[in-house]
Amino acid sequence: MLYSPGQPRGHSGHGYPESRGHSGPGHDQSIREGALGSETDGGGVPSLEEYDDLCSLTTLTEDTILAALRLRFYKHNIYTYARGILVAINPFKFLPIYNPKYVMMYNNQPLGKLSPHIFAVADVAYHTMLKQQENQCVVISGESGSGKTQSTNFLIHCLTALSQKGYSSGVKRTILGAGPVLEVRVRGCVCEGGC
Ligand SMILES: Nc1ncnc2c1ncn2[C@@H]1O[C@H](COP(=O)(O)OP(=O)(O)OP(=O)(O)O)[C@@H](O)[C@H]1O
Repeated sequence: MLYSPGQPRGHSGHGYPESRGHSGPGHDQSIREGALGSETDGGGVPSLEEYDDLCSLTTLTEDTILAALRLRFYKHNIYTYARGILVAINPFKFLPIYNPKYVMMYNNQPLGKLSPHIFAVADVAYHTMLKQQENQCVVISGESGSGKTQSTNFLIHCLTALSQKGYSSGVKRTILGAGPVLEVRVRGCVCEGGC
């Protein structure tokens, strides 16, 4: 994301939270069910799916990570954090979580305060750019068909919406002027998905 010179300094910034484990007041609801072995809240009640940051799992293995993602996915929570990284699972269907209400909800919120969302990433990049007056970069990676293009569209949608809030009209011009997001194909990748 390119910083547009002339934007105001000192806009309230964002930072990654030191740690957090449970869902914020976002689109997903706190639901305590499911079972994954040792992942309990201490009272014997399985609570794994409340973890919206994989780093909060007490047992961190491929199995627990996949199980946590699966449980969230079944609740239509397609986004999960791994600290500052957003893991997205393609739902292959429309979810009503990308309308302007969500842009507003994630506006100027620290990453991790609300439920994981692509808009949270866009918002942090945007406000960090304004605060630090430096270009920002969001790397979107995944195998073919995983949703990279769609995620990019949501990202740009959020960025343009944020830039229309008055104080940064130049940012919108910069975003749109940047044209298509550069797609990088990693040489020598052995992934069968064409990434
Ligand atoms: N968050 C989402 N919600 C609904 N549908 C999605 C979402 N993400 C992806 N999709 C759908 O999944 C399909 C594949 O997504 P997309 O084209 O973004 O994948 P891709 O990673 O860019 O693939 P490729 O690398 O082959 O270009 C599309 O039909 C898209 O609409």
